Amino acid sequence: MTDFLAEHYLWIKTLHVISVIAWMAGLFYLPRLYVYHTEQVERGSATDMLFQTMERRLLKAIINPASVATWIFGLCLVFIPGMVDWSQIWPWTKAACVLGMTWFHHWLGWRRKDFIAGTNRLTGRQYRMMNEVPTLLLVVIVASVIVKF
Ligand code: HEM
Repeated sequence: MTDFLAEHYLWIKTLHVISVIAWMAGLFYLPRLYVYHTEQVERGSATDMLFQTMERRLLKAIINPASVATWIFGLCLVFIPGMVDWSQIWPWTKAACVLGMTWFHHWLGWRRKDFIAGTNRLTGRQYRMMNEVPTLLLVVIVASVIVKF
């Protein structure tokens, strides 16, 4: 099995990076939708339903599958012998930030349920601030895997 993964290393990494891009695109866009949903949309209106549909589709059709693919291809890379030197710092910073990214993904899912129930309590400004979380994590993750400090 590890031989198969090693032979297909570059293809697995290609699929990993493609999945990462799709996951990040969704994680950047969904909080922006929440900002406009919070600031511009009247509860129970047709636009409210439209935003809920856009948010559901973004989460279910893009963000969820992309995160599963990122994890699967990422773990395939981890299992290639010699790929990750756990005595270095970078695998640990990357792992911590990936867990943070996964938490943020679920946090967005919980907030979507608030919009559905009509119980959203956060302001547009708070969603704008939360929008910076994936940016910060992305910077640390990419520096970790490329600089390998
Ligand atoms: C979900 C769990 C993840 C796992 C288990 C994982 C694991 C890995 C591994 C083992 C590598 C190979 C490192 C190397 O070639 O030396 C890699 C490459 C890479 N990962 Fe991840 N990763 C994950 C998530 C992410 C995320 C969330 C991002 C970006 C936000 C990311 C960005 C990258 C990039 C850009 C590379 C290519 C680095 C290079 O070729 O130099 N990964 N990943």
